[in-house]
Amino acid sequence: MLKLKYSFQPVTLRESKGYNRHLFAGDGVRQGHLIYAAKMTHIQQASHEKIKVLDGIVPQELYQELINVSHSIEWKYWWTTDSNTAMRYWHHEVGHGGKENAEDVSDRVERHPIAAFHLYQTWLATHIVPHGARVLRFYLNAHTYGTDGWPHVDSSRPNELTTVLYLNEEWYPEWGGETVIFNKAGDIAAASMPRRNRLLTFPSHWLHAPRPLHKAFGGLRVVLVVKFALPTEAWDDIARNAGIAELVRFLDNSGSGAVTHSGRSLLTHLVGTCRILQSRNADEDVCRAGLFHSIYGAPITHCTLALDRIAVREQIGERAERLAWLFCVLDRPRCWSESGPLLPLAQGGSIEVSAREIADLRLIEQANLDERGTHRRRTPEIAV
Ligand SMILES: O=C(O)CCC(=O)C(=O)O
Ligand SMILES: [Fe+2]
Repeated sequence: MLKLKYSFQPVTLRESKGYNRHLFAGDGVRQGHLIYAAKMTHIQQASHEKIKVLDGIVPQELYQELINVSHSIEWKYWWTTDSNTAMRYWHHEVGHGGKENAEDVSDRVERHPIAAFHLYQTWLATHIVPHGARVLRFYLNAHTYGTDGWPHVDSSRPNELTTVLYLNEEWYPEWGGETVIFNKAGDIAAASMPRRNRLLTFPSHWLHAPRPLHKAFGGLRVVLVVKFALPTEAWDDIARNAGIAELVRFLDNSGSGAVTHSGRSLLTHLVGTCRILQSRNADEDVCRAGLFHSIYGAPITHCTLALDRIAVREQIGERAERLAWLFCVLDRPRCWSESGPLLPLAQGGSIEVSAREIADLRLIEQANLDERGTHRRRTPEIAV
């Protein structure tokens, strides 16, 4: 069995930049790289909402740590696809869940000496998959030119979700290597380039394949693959999340993807807070208020986006908007020691708040702190 201690040798920066400046001259997407990286994009002409491409979604420092890890782990050249065993490529096993595994392997990932794997698993569990999803497999695959994948399904069972995080510093169309997902007619339902910090998710029983790499690509195309069994009502949850997809787009367009919060984008924090509230069965208005909880800008010091209240009210309704606004204008945490109905404002003075609103605001604060606390506590070695 061949083993490779891989040391990452991407195309040199100078070569790659020059080459691509030529190719991408005038390409707004690459020039606006930072903005682009923070966007959540549905796949080009995705034929099905169950296929998702999420760009720039993994917290930057965690993502960077995963890239670093992928440069130092040991790769074994033995992995193959059941659908064509002649196709072999590089593999690094983490969860030790076999191809037919149906048991939860999350505790193995938790015990793994590389903390970033555990952190990523936790992040997926709190941001991407519904509460109660089980981790069936957790591994990294890598392809060099000539080591091809083959169309396959990851599971014959429905209600499972494959997540593919691309761990490549950069990617260019001429390198090939996209992941394609086929529809029942054998046409391409969706294709995703292995871009930096892109997460692709799709139902595991859909036929898919990593496409071959062009010989011009001299590096290693790395993916971190985590497969989940979803709880029975998972697709309903995902549809429910599609309910926040519009709102997420609104927030993204308002710049929350580009604003930093606890070392990540504010949007990541807002979505994380909303998902925690959803997992705690908070009512829809409270979840929506959680999604918008830090949006009103200066002069309110701890809030970061300047948004028009009327525009927000149109998006999330009056009750949710008032909660989101109160969350921004109240003097937190001092207000939590008051029993109401008058709560202190950050700017001085006070405001009358109902008992129900105080209870809702406390839920939002708890989710807000848990989301940030979770992030900090579980990333001790990653600077925030
Ligand atoms: O590398 C990819 O694009 C897809 C990976 C995959 O399909 C798998 O690991 O099962
Ligand atoms: Fe697969």
